[in-house]
Amino acid sequence: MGSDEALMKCILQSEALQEYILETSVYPRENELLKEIRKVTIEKLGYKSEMLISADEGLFLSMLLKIMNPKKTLELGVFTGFSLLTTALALQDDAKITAVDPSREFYEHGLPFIQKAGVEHKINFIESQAMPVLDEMLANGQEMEFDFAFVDADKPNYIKYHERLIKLIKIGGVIAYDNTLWFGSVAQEESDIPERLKRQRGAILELNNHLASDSRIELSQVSIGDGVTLCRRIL
Ligand SMILES: C[S@@+](CC[C@H](N)C(=O)[O-])C[C@H]1O[C@@H](n2cnc3c(N)ncnc32)[C@H](O)[C@@H]1O
Repeated sequence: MGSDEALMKCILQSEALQEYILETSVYPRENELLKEIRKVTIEKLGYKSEMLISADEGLFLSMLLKIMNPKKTLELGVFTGFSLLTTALALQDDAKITAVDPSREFYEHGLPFIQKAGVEHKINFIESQAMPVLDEMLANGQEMEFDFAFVDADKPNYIKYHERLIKLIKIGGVIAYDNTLWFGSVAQEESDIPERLKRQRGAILELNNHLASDSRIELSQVSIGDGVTLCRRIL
């Protein structure tokens, strides 16, 4: 690679560019209640911002949802409700989100902001691991019932979730998987990867390979936030 090319690559990946995007076109448009959830999560509860989808990913998902106009959606991995409120704000008033997380306590930190936004009626929160909920839906004959699913839960189970979600999603519906670039580590040599990223990276690499060879879906890898893979069911 020539030095000009290397410099361009460096600029395009730089934190300064990311900051420019956030300051000019993301933060000014972000809903105030989403900012509040982020603030509580980081400042009061002491979590890192990386636990939440990034603000630019939020706006991206919001626009995608408004274009799709889904009536029934699923969210696996709610935490304090940042992505859930993003989804609830983007959906029409009669749409419903089934949101699953083993911790109601996390959800309840975000709930006052969801209530203040006037969108709680769109949400059915289920306090549970995702797998039994998906299995029960399939046992209840809910195949092809959902238009959209967002997955941001325990990475080692993503492939198992995919095999269930592909049945629960309608043909033409979309499954979005978060963190599919795993902080850029998917493209790094194993020896360069920080220890804390290694275990989950394996699961993400397996998922990415699994999705890449799945002929039932159209796929788009989006390099936003920590990476989100959109899978549109075609078969
Ligand atoms: C990164 S956080 C989700 C963040 C959230 N989507 C957002 O952007 O605001 C991951 C969440 O997955 C949940 N989780 C962990 N294991 C799970 C499982 N087996 N089923 C469903 N959710 C799970 C955790 O409790 C945690 O709240």
